[in-house]
Amino acid sequence: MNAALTLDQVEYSYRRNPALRGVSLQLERGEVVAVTGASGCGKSTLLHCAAGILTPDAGAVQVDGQDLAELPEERRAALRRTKIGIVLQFGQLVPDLPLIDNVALPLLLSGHERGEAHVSAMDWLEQVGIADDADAVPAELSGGQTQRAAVARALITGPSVVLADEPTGSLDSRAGQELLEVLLKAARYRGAALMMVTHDNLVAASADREIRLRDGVIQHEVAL
Ligand SMILES: Nc1ncnc2c1ncn2[C@@H]1O[C@H](COP(=O)(O)OP(=O)(O)OP(=O)(O)O)[C@@H](O)[C@H]1O
Repeated sequence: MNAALTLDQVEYSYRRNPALRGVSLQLERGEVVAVTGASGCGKSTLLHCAAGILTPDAGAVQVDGQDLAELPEERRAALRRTKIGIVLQFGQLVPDLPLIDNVALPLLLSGHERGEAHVSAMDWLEQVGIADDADAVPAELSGGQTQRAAVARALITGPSVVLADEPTGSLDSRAGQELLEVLLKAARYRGAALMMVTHDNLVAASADREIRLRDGVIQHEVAL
């Protein structure tokens, strides 16, 4: 069986500045990997390449054995919508939509019926602890609440791969731990591969493996 996520010698430069200089890694279903390293070492760039937000200059990214670069744009968009759940650091919610619609969006875009999408979105809002805010728009919420909503939206399609950039960054330690549990459950019980970029040692310690980047390459990899 294919790995859930494979990066093969991925390189990426911003103009002439190399941010990734040949990174290879594989995540199996149910596996949790923490990506760590000093600020600017390329963690977010790696996550964005894995998500198909950035297209690598060289190398390949495969999700469930499908090479993102080889898919026509429409199929790549569909694969990103259904198989990849992304939690970015900032600005990923649609400002004018109530939380329930923000969370339901991936299902609505995939053609699910509205009532069914809302039931599922409500269930996820409960799991991340913000069901009471279902009708609020993002501007009415704290950074921590929007982060929880982003996690709910990332998980609603039951993705094969979940990519999270500092998922607990705006939360206090207890709320962060609770949100981390929701993400870990997606991996442990639903079989998603989970890759988290983090500066938080407790988040890193919850992973099966830590990949430490330095200057755009893997400095070392530790099984935890
Ligand atoms: N949009 C951009 N334009 C130009 N250079 C960028 C851009 N984004 C990142 N970089 C540069 O690429 C390198 C890697 O950045 P990246 O954001 O991937 O690092 P990081 O490890 O995630 O950092 P942090 O922990 O601070 O979020 C850095 O040198 C950064 O300055």
